Amino acid sequence: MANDSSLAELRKRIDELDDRVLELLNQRARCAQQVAEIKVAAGEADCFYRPEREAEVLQRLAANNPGPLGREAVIRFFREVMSECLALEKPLSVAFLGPAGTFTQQAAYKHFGHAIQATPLPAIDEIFRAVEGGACHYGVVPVENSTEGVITHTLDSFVRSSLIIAGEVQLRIHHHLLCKAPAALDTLTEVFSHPQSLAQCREWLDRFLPAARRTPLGSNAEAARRAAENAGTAAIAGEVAAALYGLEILERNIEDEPDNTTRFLVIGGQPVGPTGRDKTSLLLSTRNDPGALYRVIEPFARLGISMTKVESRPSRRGMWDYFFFIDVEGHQADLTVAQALAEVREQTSMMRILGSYPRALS
Ligand SMILES: C=C(O[C@@H]1C=C(C(=O)O)C=C[C@H]1O)C(=O)O
Repeated sequence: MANDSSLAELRKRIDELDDRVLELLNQRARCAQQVAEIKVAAGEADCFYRPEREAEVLQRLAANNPGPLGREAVIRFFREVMSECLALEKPLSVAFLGPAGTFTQQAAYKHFGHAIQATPLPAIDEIFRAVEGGACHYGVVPVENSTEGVITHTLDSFVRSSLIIAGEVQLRIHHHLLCKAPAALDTLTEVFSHPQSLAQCREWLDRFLPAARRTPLGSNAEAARRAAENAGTAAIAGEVAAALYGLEILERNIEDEPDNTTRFLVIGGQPVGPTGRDKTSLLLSTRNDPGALYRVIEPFARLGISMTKVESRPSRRGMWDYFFFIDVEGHQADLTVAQALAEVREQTSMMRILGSYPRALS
């Protein structure tokens, strides 16, 4: 009985707190609406989204969080609050590498929250075109995986496009073996998945499904759809695809590397301001001289700027001629980064800043 009364009291307290949270959330939403009015008055009516401001809000709250809620929970929660505030004015339209149920969709929701108009498109270059043509405000594309390396299609698309990078998202990728109905592993004849996912689970497949045919498909979601239609087959995909196609999870987390993570890029047309925790991506080519790449990256080392990635891709302008994709820490508006970029540019035959954007949170 004593327990019952303290339970009732706590629930009353929770109700009161919820009323206050609700009131505060609506106050916040009204403030965001007023910000939008100011933006309209300033002639910025097309898109109210400000990635640098949103990153700042999340960074500040994560740093001030006293708990017991965890950092990721706080980020996720406020991510959705901002998404809903923004959608009161005009939901962002975001193209992602579809179909529905892909990890790219998950990344789009992680970055923008769920109050967006998300459009699945079947290929990376279609996403670039949708954003370039103004059909969507932003696009989300995968760019590299910690186990399998870069997604070359995405890098190559930047060579032809004038879009810039407005953000990055990192997603821990858990692959599951999915099936229409519970089945013994040795009865499965075929496994469908995206080639990247098959590669990320290669050792597991060699060990537990050595006899099953591995069939690469355009996406994990497509693989889940095929497994749903064919008894005796399985798909490797994530939880979202399993739910979407009503599949059973036969085996969980079958990825070979426990830290398997994919990095996605947010592409758009508008430059993003600095937050103090940024990254800058470059596309450049060098003259084909001895030491050319060394001279290009030397200013970063000298000025203490950390390089987080160097990737080379054939330029398709001639044999053994390359483009380099380089990521550095910092924003192009930061003084030392600006100085380094000016020096680097002098050492290149071509250099384009693909964007400065807030570093992925958690
Ligand atoms: C409210 C603003 O506009 C949008 C909504 C934000 C929010 O809800 O906090 C933050 C940035 C913008 O995407 C703003 O620019 O401050």
